[in-house]
Amino acid sequence: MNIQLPQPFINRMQALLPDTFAEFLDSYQQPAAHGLRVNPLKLEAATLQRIAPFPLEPIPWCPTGFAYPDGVRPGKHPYHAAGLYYLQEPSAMAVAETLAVQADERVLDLCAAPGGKTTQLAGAMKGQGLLIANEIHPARAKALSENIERMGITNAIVFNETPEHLASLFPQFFDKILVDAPCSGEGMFRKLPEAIADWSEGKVAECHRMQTDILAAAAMMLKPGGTLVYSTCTFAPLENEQTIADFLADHPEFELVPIEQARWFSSGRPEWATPERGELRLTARLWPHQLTGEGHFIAKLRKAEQAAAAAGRETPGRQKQKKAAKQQSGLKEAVSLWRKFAEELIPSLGAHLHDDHAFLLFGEQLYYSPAPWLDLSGMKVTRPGYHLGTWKKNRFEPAHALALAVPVQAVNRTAPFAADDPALLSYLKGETITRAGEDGWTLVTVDGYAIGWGKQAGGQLKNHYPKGLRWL
Ligand SMILES: C[S@@+](CC[C@H](N)C(=O)[O-])C[C@H]1O[C@@H](n2cnc3c(N)ncnc32)[C@H](O)[C@@H]1O
Repeated sequence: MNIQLPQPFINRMQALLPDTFAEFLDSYQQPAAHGLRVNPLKLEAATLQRIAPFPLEPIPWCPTGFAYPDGVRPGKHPYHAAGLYYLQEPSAMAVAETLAVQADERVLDLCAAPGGKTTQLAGAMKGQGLLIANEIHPARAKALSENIERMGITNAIVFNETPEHLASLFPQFFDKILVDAPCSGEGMFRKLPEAIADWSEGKVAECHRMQTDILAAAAMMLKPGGTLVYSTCTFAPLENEQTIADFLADHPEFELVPIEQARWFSSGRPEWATPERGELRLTARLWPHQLTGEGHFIAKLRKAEQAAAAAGRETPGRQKQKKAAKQQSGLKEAVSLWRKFAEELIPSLGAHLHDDHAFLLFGEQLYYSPAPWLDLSGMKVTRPGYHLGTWKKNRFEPAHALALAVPVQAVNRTAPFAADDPALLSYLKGETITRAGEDGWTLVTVDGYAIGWGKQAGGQLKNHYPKGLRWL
């Protein structure tokens, strides 16, 4: 590989790593590490290992993570379109593992797009609790939302907000928060050489300032006793140990705590930032010359149980005030069409989504909220919950998100294909399939896993695979 690293970066790394600089530099001659993470909402890791037509090597620090060899393209397999896995380089998998979320918690992923860590957190939460995924850039928030959809996640709300605005609305609200911060990206130079052109020492300093502000917002939103994980994919001490040292100085109610997976990683380096803060050794550094993965930094922090309320009074969150007197126009009709649709095709899901207050209509789109009590007014919402479908005046069209999240065995009409069936490829290309079957909405599956909708009529399966996802 011919990667032209910036000279000031080389000089700094040589000074930081006097004993291992040669190995570090040599890692840029190796291909970047490739990985995928199995989606536990859909299948077990051992099952994917058995059915995947490519070799998978377990990643020791992530039970759902696997490395795959250079030259293999799992992103081009129908299993990817079915959300059976998410492509993610192995070091990045350590971050959400460190947060160790539980099923019934309130979790915030503050810098979430495109969703690598959000989808991992969602897998651990098993569809329960509340997962809020936020992304400041609108186009990236849309990509995040699409990945949440592909992975069949039903308990997430996606916001397109600034951390500061979120902090003003959610004081002491979350049990766990992830700040996978914007950074100078030095750890990704091997995987994304185009990031090199964007790099400068000035950018490192600018990212440090941004990280400090984002962490301050996160601190306000965490409950006393809650856990905050901070991560970057850069080597610069200013963005890693120093950002954490500054945060601890400004937030004495926080302390660093050990990272359970630390035995696989190197420890942080207080001497590169604030030597008196020996506890910075509890942070983790992932080096490309020491493991199968790119460069990363992780810090795990706990907020004291008796932490004073940073923003005044403790609130249970943006509780809806009195129910608006005027019903959202059309909502009643949309819900009744959904119920009719579900009763015929997916009766158990129809019965399961029984909370009348959880249905939300955004334009023509019907959603089921994982937090019906949450007031979303005045917020930039990209995705308010589980997308059920489109209300079309007198009929209901199921959403792609519904296809990817519904348990296949709960659906009364399916069109099953094997991964290597040419008809499946035609479906993914958006073509109509000739096949016999009962008329009506039909769930298309690949080897038993849902991949999208079709509508059967007169010996034909009309294609409803989303236009933007079709294979060319
Ligand atoms: C390292 S990336 C997140 C990657 C993501 N967690 C994942 O695993 O797929 C950092 C994200 O922070 C966002 N960001 C940039 N500036 C920000 C700011 N001032 N506040 C919050 N997020 C910001 C970027 O748009 C980017 O999507």
